[in-house]
Amino acid sequence: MAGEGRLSFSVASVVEDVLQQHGNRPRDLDLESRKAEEAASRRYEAAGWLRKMVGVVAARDLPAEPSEEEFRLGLRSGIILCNVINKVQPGAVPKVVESPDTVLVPDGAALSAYQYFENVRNFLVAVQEMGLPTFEASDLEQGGKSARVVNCVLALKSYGEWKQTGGNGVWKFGGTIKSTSLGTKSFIRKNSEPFMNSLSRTSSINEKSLNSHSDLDSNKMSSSGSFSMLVRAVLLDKKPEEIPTVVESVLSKLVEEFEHRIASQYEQGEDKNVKGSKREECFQKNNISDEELKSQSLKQKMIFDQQHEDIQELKHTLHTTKAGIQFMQMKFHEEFSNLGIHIHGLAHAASGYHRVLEENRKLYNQVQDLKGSIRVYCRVRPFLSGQSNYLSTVDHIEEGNITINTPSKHGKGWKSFSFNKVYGPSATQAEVFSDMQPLIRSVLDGYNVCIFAYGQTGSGKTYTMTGPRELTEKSQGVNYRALSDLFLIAEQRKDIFRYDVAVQISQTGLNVPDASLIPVSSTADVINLMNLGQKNRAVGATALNDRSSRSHSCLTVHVQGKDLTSGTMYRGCMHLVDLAGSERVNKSEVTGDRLKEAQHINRSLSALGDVIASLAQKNPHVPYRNSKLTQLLQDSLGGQAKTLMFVHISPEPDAVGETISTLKFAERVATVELGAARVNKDSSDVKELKEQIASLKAALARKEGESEHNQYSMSGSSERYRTKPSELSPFNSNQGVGEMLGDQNSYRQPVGDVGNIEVQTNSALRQKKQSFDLDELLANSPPWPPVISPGQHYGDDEKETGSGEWVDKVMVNKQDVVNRVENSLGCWETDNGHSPDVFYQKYLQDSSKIYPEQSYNMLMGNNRFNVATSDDLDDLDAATSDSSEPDLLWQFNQSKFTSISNGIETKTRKQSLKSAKNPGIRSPNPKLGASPSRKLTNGVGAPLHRNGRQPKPTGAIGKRKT
Ligand SMILES: Nc1ncnc2c1ncn2[C@@H]1O[C@H](COP(=O)(O)OP(=O)(O)OP(=O)(O)O)[C@@H](O)[C@H]1O
Repeated sequence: MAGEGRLSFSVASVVEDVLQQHGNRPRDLDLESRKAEEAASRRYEAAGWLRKMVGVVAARDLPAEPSEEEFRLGLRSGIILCNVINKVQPGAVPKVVESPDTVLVPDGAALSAYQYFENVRNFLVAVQEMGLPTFEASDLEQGGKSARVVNCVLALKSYGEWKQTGGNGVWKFGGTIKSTSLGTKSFIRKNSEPFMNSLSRTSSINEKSLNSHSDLDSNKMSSSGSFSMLVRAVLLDKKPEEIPTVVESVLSKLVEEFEHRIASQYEQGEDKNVKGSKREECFQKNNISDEELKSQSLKQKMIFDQQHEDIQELKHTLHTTKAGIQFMQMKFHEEFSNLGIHIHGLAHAASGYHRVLEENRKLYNQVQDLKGSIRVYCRVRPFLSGQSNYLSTVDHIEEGNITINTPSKHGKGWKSFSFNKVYGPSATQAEVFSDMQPLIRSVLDGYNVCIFAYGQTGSGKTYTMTGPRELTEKSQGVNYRALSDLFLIAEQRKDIFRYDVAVQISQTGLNVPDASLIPVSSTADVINLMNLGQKNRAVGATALNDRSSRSHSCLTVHVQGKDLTSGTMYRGCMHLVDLAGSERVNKSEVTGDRLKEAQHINRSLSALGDVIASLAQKNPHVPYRNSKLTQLLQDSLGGQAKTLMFVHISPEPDAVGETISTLKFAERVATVELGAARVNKDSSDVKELKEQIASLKAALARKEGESEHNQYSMSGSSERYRTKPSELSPFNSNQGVGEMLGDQNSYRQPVGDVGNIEVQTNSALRQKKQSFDLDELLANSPPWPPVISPGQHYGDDEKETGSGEWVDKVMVNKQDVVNRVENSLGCWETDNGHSPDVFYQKYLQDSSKIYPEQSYNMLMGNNRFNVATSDDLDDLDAATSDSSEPDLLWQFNQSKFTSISNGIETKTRKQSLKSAKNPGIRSPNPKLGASPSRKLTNGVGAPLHRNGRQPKPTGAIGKRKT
């Protein structure tokens, strides 16, 4: 149809063109006039319609029957055209430039070229968009083709009428006019005029017929009518013989042109019609037969049904899956919240578990405290500089467990040990101290505390107890920190308690009352003393430690606190002991004197081991007396003290043997149960009672005074029982220094040290030891356990008298006895209102006056107990030799025996006795005498200084310059 449409358009125009090309323009005047008539009538039609559309007023410039010129001028402004097209297609030209001057200037000359151009251009664009035939703006100018303008107007008219009739179907102007199918270019072709003419003619004849098949015939007819007219016009002036040639020529040209045009138009339209053709083909195919169509549609239906079914199935599956997912989601949420609840429960349980663990630990510690177990903390020294490539023997540390790699015959092995705490090599001094800090409080609360460091040489004992050689605040050891803490707490409690603190640095508290008790009021005081003591501590280089401490060192801190409201007295003492190295002799490769020292060290440590073993096995007899060390620690190991041992190990592989034996020993120590620690406190009632006892004792002693020489052998201190407590007090202002010092009981050590005195008891007393009370004390006055004068060795007495046997403190609760007796003597009490400080100050001043160059020695040597002489040391040596410790380590500072003479009777007696027995012994102070000793009685005298040297004053136990 489209092809036919194109064909029908083309015939007239082709004929016309051909004729024009042929050069045979019709010269028939009738034809011309007919054409002119026809053009005029079309122009009138167009003008009439335009006037009708815009009204005569608006179209005043356009006469009803205008000439070509009038028609052109009338429309030149474009205003009529624009207004008309807007009526046909509202909004086709959005803006029409109206000129107010238009009225005044009828020819429109006043209108600017711009206005013409704007309106005409807008009109042409709109026309083009509507798919109507158009013209060129120049056609409205002089010489322009007004026929094309007429064509355009008439096409617009036709379109308008079609719209008015309802716009049914597709409006077609002379065939397929759709811009989409033929493109708009064909309408703006320059040479489209003749073509359009024929079109418009055709359309005007019968527009509607173009839409149908039958219209094609009428179209053909009208085309052929026009065609025959043309042919006639051409042939009119030809001679009859020329006609066939002309016709043939016209026809052949026509055919040629026709074919050419068809071909070009077909090419243009082919692309756009491919799809349509295909559709047609498809349609044709589909229309092959109804049956096929039916079967195809059946098949399609089936496929469709199948697909529908599938879709339904998929929908169902989707639905079930959705439901499943929702269910799963719900379940997941449920599970999740359940999990949350479980986790919450677990977290709660975990925190509870931790709480319980914490409580357990506390309870365990309480049980340990109640049992009086010795706490054992293990510390591993880090590698020293230059040991970076060593492999540590410590496999791992976990809580209180330490596992050591042990090379064995069968390869590598492991050994684990458990302690209260294990510190790795990176543990700081502060960390270590923090775990023992509660003990400091205990001392102020009246408990006895013992902290001692054990381990092979170089394992870090001194480091823990004191610190490194270059001491900083951070590297300060336990000693300094403990004292600082002590003073701090004392200061904090100053409104409730008054505390007096004194320290002893040398080994004290043994049967030789080396009570170098120095009152201190600040950490600085203590540090000064410790520095002095440290200087005097025997040190030397061993293969294992180039600054090895060749002796045990002990710092004892005595604290007496008075509750300011109740008057209750609390006495606590704390031993801070840095033991000498525990290594085997061959390890340290020492020789000569050093070898002896090492042997002594080992002996005292093995004695310590024996004591520990006995305590661990709860043996009735504990061999405290086997060494000075165990005597020193007797209170702490056997009494109701709180004891802590720092066991040290070195990480070097070649020390593994020592490490294992050290740890084994420490584990044994940890099993020792000392019994619950007890507070040493006296209420004021007890104090009164004690005073009464003391005065009774004194009265009793006075009665027995007549035979005091005889009594002396039994009780060197019976004299003191004759003294009123008030007289005995070192803080009695009425007493001079000499007097005060003369009363040795005044300077007895506080409760912490009394335990070091071994008590010879009679069997009756031993049997009653557990229920020993004041009444019994009084009732048994004569057979009272002799209170041994300082310097007197009970062992010697025992040997001398043979009247009893030595029992260790753990066997006899002699602490009660001695405490009561000694406390009754007011050694620490300051009831008379004098603080010990007053005394000490005075004492220190006096003593420094007497021996200015040896003031420290005097302090350290406890001039207050000026009863010991060098002979005492011999005694001690002998005594300890008996108990398997040749006491090279436990020599005492002779200076302490050369200090103040106080003229006390007992001492004089002792001196005289000693002198009588051993006149060759030199005594710096002739007034001083040695305590009765076994040597005196058995005549076995050991030289005081086996190496022939006078011992140097020192603050260390068994100290000796090497
Ligand atoms: N925890 C530690 N951190 C750093 N250095 C340490 C530590 N422990 C010990 N040392 C260092 O190791 C060396 C030996 O330590 P220390 O003198 O304390 O051992 P010791 O066990 O007291 O030896 P001895 O028994 O021979 O006196 C010292 O140089 C010391 O500074």
